Amino acid sequence: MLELLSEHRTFGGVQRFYRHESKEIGLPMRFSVFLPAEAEQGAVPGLFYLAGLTCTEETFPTKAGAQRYAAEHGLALIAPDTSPRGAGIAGEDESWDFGTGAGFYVDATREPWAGRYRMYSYLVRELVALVTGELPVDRQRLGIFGHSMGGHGALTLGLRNPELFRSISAFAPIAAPSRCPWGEKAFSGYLGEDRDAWRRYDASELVARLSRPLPHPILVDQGEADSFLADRQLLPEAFEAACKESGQSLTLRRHPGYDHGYYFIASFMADHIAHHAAILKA
Ligand SMILES: N[C@@H](CCC(=O)N[C@@H](CSC=O)C(=O)NCC(=O)O)C(=O)O
Repeated sequence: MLELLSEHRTFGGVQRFYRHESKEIGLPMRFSVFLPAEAEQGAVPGLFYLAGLTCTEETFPTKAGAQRYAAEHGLALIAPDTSPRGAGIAGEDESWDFGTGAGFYVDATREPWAGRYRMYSYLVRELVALVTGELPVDRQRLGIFGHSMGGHGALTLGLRNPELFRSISAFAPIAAPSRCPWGEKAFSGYLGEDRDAWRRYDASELVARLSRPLPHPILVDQGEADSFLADRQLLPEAFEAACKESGQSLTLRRHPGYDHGYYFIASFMADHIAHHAAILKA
């Protein structure tokens, strides 16, 4: 059951914040939803946004400036939290890139994380069903996008569930997590040292092994002044090479001067919403 925490009229629609008891995670979880005016008449296409390290369900609706464009195209926007909260696991609040705010959109298999840190199944199995069952969002017309850790989440959830998420895009995604410090820390912590188990959550590995390319291009934007790009946390070139290998169509745009933050994201938000609307409303 959904508990409505707050509601705000914006761009002719409503921005809402919800809490619910998650069966997958075993704790209360929060998410935000923007519903355009068209949702008053019936189900509209829905776009899931996965946020990055340290973010919550509030980051995207307050910083990305997406509601204006979603209202123009008649799309709903759904933004979940980035991890379980208050799981009571020793060490979960010790670092900003692991544990709380850093669920990495995987189902942990390593203790003590395995029971609670199940963001992959929470999203694919539980939240999609909840949102499309309880709100005027059309399950047949869903897309997914995200930023940084959430860009990794959007690429991996989208590549693994092409029937569910029909359109994919990302801002500065962690595009090859098995090969960067953030991903190595998260995957060894949540999944253990068996690198074969990491492949299912690595966008570059997944796209290289696609048996059939997805019917629509994937859109990725990357700022060239992004300090995490320089630190080799993001590796868009690995994803680009993997797309070439499998024949997956990719639009990768590199933007001089833009950094990793929400000023960058807001600058290209219109293009991302238009990318998804063109596919979901075709
Ligand atoms: N350590 C800092 C920086 C954390 C940070 O940059 N988070 C990014 C995502 S990084 C990859 O997933 C982010 O989106 N931050 C939110 C924002 O509002 O910019 C810190 O703890 O803040």
